Amino acid sequence: MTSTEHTTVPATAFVPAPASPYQGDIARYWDHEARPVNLRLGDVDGLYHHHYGIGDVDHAALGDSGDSAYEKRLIAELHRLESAQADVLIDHLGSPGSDTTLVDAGCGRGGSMVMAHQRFGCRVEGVTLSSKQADFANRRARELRIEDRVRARVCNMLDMPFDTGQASASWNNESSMYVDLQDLFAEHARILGTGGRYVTITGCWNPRYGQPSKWVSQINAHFECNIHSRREYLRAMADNRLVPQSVVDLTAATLPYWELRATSSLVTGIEEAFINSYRDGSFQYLLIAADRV
Ligand SMILES: C[S@@+](CC[C@H](N)C(=O)[O-])C[C@H]1O[C@@H](n2cnc3c(N)ncnc32)[C@H](O)[C@@H]1O
Ligand SMILES: CC(C)=CCC/C(C)=C/COP(=O)(O)OP(=O)(O)O
Ligand SMILES: [Mg+2]
Repeated sequence: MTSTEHTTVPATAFVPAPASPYQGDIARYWDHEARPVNLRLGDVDGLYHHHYGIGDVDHAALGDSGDSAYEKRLIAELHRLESAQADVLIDHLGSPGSDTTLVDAGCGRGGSMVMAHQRFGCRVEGVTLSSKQADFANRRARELRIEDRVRARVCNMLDMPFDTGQASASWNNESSMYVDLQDLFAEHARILGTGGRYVTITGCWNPRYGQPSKWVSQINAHFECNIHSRREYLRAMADNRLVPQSVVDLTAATLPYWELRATSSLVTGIEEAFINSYRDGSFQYLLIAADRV
């Protein structure tokens, strides 16, 4: 084994105590999560996501809702849109070389990590509060024979086990609504070298609406999270040496995913809150790519 390869010590052999009672709640939430809308989509090609989709629905591929294989095609289409979302995030990571390390903060079951490794050939380190998720992600990495390059660990993204300046790029894909943004961006700024790239895709409430709408409050209650405003993101980045290079409003691009998902048998009950809050302007789906200066 070279010094750049990961060790074979099981990533979840030592699970640290949660940093707060809230983080304990979130760890338990994701340890027990097994919604078909996530597992059946991941089963399509082995990339398991816990984020939402973007892009237009391919109605030709979806076909007629009357035939018996429609549900299978619907699941494949929702999954394609979720992977398209991760592709757009990865597009904004720059061009990291194969000898660099990328960090996925709040990595879930690891779908985005695998995609980033497949794109760049680089090492990808993920952190999650959930030992079940880390075990799942590491099992997938072993099945793909990339366990020496892609690894998930159980730890707090506000206190990551990486050296100062170790990461060439880092990201949060729908995981920043579980933490204080000042603390989060201070930690990303620490692990990123100068010139490094940070990317987030997130749902945020729109300051132009005034305050979080009832739909945003419903999403918070559903996931036990705390959605921040767009203003908080930009302010906390500015305070922590992260300078936005692109801010992309993906709200219109995510609505077709939600409208399609709302027609499926895999609905979870949260679809109406997303659709209504995106439509009434109180909530936005945003990508922010920033340079670490
Ligand atoms: C909605 S999932 C997103 C998963 C993944 N980014 C994806 O796109 O599939 C949220 C993730 O954030 C993680 N998370 C929340 N708070 C965290 C914290 N303080 N430290 C590390 N991970 C955290 C959860 O464990 C979970 O894996
Ligand atoms: C955009 C916002 C506010 C996201 C909140 C974080 C979150 C729970 C994302 C999706 O996870 P999931 O894929 O497990 O959820 P679901 O089961 O609804 O697909
Ligand atoms: Mg999902």
